[in-house]
Amino acid sequence: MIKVDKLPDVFIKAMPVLQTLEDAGFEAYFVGGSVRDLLLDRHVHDVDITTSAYPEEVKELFAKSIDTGIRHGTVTVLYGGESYEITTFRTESGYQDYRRPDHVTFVQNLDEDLKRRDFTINALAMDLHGQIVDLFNGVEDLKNHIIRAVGDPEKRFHEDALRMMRAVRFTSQLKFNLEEKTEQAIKDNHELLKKISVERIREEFVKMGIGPHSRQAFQIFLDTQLSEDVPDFAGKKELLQIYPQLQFSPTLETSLWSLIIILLKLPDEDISKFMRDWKNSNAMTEQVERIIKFFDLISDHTPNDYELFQAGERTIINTIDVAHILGQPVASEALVDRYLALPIKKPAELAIDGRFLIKHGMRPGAELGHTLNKIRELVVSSRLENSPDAIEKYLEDLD
Ligand SMILES: Nc1ccn([C@@H]2O[C@H](COP(=O)(O)OP(=O)(O)OP(=O)(O)O)[C@@H](O)[C@H]2O)c(=O)n1
Ligand SMILES: [Mg+2]
Repeated sequence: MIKVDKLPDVFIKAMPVLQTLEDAGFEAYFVGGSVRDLLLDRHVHDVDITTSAYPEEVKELFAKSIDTGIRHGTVTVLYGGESYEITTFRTESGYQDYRRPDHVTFVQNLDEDLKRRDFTINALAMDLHGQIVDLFNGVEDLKNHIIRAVGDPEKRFHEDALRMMRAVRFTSQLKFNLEEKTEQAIKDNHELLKKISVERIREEFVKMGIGPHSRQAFQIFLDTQLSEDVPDFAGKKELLQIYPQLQFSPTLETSLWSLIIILLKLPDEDISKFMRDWKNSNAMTEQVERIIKFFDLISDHTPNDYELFQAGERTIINTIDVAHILGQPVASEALVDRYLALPIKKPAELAIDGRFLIKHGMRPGAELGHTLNKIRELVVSSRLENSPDAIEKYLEDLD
């Protein structure tokens, strides 16, 4: 049996929670993604806990808790400034819509709980002492970099069709390969993905797109035909053929969407519809539009100081990321350096504002706005000093 000796702080901090459950006579384990990531030496951001205690019993043991999904056996416990999802051992049955179980049945042993999980590498549990419970050779699969469904892959994917996307996402995130039967079951059942909401698919799609092996994952996404069951957009086939040939993978979600839009050569007026079809937020759409605009600009000419100022640091960095992935030579670092050296980097850093202009005799309105912009442009391009005196002098010279 494998035993982990040195545990990261996220686990140590959660130990009293497991201990409390055990002291009350229940079994309790860390489970799922956190145990997988621990064994892979990946950063663990949060831990999930599974227990033989029923939700009501969990609530009684802790002073602060929230009913997160009591019907599915999950209680969120607040402890030591952290929150923990504690889920009662359960099996799932009655999946009718390929999405979520209609019924969960609480069970008294861990084995039953691990059996219902998607992949062997996610069906690992660890107790208080760092002992790993591994019923399906998940540790072996971790070593061999294999994504293998627990038991019958067909059954797992019929239970929750999103798991097919999860499988491909893990190949990208972890640089793993799909086990043959698991891959075949995805090929045979890809159409089930149509039943899954775009929001849930997008989440996996993004994780796939920004993982270190995203180009290989896109290839699998194409080969398994899962790509045919996600929101439709013109040129998708072309995109999927180009994507695997990219030089690098994006690491930011904004870069991913911008990259896809550039590769698809979507006209400006189609960008917001495309983003909406994927149920992206308005904020994400706006940022992507800024990136695309700046990308077009730097493809055309070297931006002047005012254009850099208007783009803003985040957009510049995102755009450089995209250009880098596309293998387009941009004097990237130099752009950021030039931006950082600007006399002002935000509109609010200008020494004066509209009220200053009004005090100097201007009336509120379009012309005032125009003058303010002009001043900003002169300051940004170092042709006017950013001080009230210098600006006052400039205004006097105008008259
Ligand atoms: N469709 C799903 C989703 C989750 N799980 C199980 O629930 C655990 C936790 O799910 P989740 O947090 O969604 O995924 P993780 O595997 O933890 O991946 P991530 O690191 O992205 O959170 C998984 O490890 C897996 O055991 C599952 O069997 N089937
Ligand atoms: Mg998780």
